[in-house]
Amino acid sequence: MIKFDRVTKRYADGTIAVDGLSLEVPTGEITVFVGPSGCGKTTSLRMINRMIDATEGQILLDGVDVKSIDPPTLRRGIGYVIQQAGLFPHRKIVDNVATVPHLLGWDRKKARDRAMELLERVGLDLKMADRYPFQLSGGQQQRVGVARALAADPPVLLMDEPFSAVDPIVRTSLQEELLRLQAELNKTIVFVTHDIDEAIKLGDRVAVLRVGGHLAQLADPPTLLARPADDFVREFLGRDRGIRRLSFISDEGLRLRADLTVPASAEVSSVRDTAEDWLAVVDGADRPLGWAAVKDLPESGTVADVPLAPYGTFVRGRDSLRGALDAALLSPSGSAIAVDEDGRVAGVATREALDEALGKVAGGVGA
Ligand SMILES: Nc1ncnc2c1ncn2[C@@H]1O[C@H](COP(=O)(O)OP(=O)(O)OP(=O)(O)O)[C@@H](O)[C@H]1O
Repeated sequence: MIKFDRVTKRYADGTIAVDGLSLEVPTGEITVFVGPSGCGKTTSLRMINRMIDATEGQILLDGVDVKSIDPPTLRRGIGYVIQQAGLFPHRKIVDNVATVPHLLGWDRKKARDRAMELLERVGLDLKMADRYPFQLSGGQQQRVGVARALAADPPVLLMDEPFSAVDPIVRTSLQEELLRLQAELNKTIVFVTHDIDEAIKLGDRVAVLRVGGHLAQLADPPTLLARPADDFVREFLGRDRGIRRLSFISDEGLRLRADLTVPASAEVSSVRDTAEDWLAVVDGADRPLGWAAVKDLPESGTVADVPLAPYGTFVRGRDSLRGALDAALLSPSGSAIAVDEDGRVAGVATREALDEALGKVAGGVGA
């Protein structure tokens, strides 16, 4: 565990970058420091590995004051990833990653094998291993940066805006890769970003800092979204806070109806008299085909002859309420089709059911 105990950093010119910061970073979790430019995120991060020394207070790593550990020893147990990856330009990719194991005295082959293993782990094509950094895209370089930070298998990883310089699509895939890696590795990660969406996606806990280096709130993402501590945090979270909260709420409380589906092979005459406006049409394997408007049903024939309206689906038990709502908005029926992991229809969440579930969410705010 990393513990900040009333940590202050005053730079030589008198700037107070961090002011009496106290917080704990639990082992094996991702803690994100987020906040506007100049709020002291980077300074806080760098005080952990002593690239910057605190003016007052203590940072304890598993109970030991980092100031009592000499920086090279300290940094051996702490991986560090920065924006633009910071790779050595004149070394091949594999050698960039093997540098730390090499410094730790591993022989050349063992260090190289470790580097190749890590490149694979971070999702990089091994053909890249013998290239130089300039021959890689920004996103690929960031992957190498992560592999390099993991090379000595440090228990702690510090990441300073590591994905800020890449486009949104690459950024999303790097974020997902990090979450996948973390599920395997369980590192203690401190991640700095100014992007609240990134913070909410990656953080087990999110520390929101305000300018002057004050901690405004430390909470898990659902709590942060439901109960911001003050106006500053509320504003920082942005206008669509309510919608984003739905991503953290499981769809399990959503009532499904089993009686709103009809096989495409059914005779129209068997469904004409239903009181419903819409029916979800499924194929022989129970997979959704679309929505049939009951009022537009022909006089005779099978449902297969009916023109179908578009539909949206969500995976029951895996998607959030936001996924269900999104699926409903993709269809003129206003209802969402729930499917199981194999894509078979599990039921229909009607507008009424969604309304009921959303009502419970709204009722939970401030509770
Ligand atoms: N070496 C320095 N000397 C004086 N002031 C500094 C120094 N380094 C940083 N600062 C100031 O300390 C404050 C916090 O800076 P820091 O880089 O930690 O913020 P940040 O939250 O990481 O910002 P950004 O998101 O813009 O990178 C800022 O006001 C900055 O200008």
